[in-house]
Amino acid sequence: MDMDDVFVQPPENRPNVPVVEATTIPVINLSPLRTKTGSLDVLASKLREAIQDWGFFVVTGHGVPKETVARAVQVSRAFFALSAEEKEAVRRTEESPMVGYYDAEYNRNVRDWKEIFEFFPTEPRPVGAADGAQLCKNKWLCDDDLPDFRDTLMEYAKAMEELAFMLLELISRSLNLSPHRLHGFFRDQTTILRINHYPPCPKPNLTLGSGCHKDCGALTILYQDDVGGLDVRRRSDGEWVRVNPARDSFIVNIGEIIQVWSNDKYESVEHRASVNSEKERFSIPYFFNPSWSTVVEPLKEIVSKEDPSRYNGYNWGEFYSTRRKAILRKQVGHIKTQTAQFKKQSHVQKSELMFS
Ligand SMILES: O=C(O)CCC(=O)C(=O)O
Ligand SMILES: [Fe+2]
Repeated sequence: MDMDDVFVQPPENRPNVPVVEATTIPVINLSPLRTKTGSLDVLASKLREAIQDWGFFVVTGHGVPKETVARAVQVSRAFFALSAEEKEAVRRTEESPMVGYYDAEYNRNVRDWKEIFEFFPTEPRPVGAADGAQLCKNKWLCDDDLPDFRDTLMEYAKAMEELAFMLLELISRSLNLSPHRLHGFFRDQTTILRINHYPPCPKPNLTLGSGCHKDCGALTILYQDDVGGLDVRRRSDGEWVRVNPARDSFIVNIGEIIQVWSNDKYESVEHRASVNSEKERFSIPYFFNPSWSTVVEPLKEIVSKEDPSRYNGYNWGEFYSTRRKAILRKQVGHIKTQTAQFKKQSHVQKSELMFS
């Protein structure tokens, strides 16, 4: 099988094979938080170090049942195995650009080698959006086409939500904030669950499953199957390193909202998904996002005279929907779709104005 040129990455973005294996991504065992035993201060400082060094960490002891994960993977496989016509029925469109099936995502003008399906576990109220009602309506197949698809993914999303709130508490502690300081932002969430399918690729050295990017939301909790392909940009030397799959764990990364809330104490890190010529790969990111009407800006407890706010506040719902619409129009990469546009001029580094 041949590969169309639209999938070819420019030379500087092509994956070198083999990538370096990241054996040192920190592992955070959440049992003390769940069972309320042991020192949460120790755990919070371990987390602070992990985020500062990597922006990524692996969680174990998270309490998510294995069966919940296995069922979500099973229905994801079944969904992507449907015919093109069946998937077409739930395709993302201009009227509903936030959710549904999509196989033509462009990242910096290059098409990703993947297909996805996304939905809101709770449909948000798009406060103030002119195209309100339709904008955030989920698209589901009828149950006869794929029994249990919706219920199974909803169950998975519920488990992710519990985990996300636990992580939010720990992140708050790690920033010396009160444990529930950030919870209020998530009362009326715009969280999205995505399932990714990366089919085998004839030229894996020339393309990417997900091009280099940063996640623009608050927090991403990723399940990846045992094939492997997630690469993270190592902060210490800028090298791309592979995050190997580890059983019964999830990979978490800090999104740009937490970067802004923390006034750059925590930074969101670039990552990508590589593909391979033999095996298809599945992953399930849970994008934990605040309410539509949230004004994202550095937290007042964090800014000070010595470290003044580095960002102009922005309306999350407006930004997120603009960015999603831009994905459909193949315009992602433009500064208007990037969190970096809100950085105050005095703090902008040249590289940040390029892409995230
Ligand atoms: O599939 C992966 O390993 C990464 C996916 C990802 O980064 C994303 O969907 O934002
Ligand atoms: Fe991502």
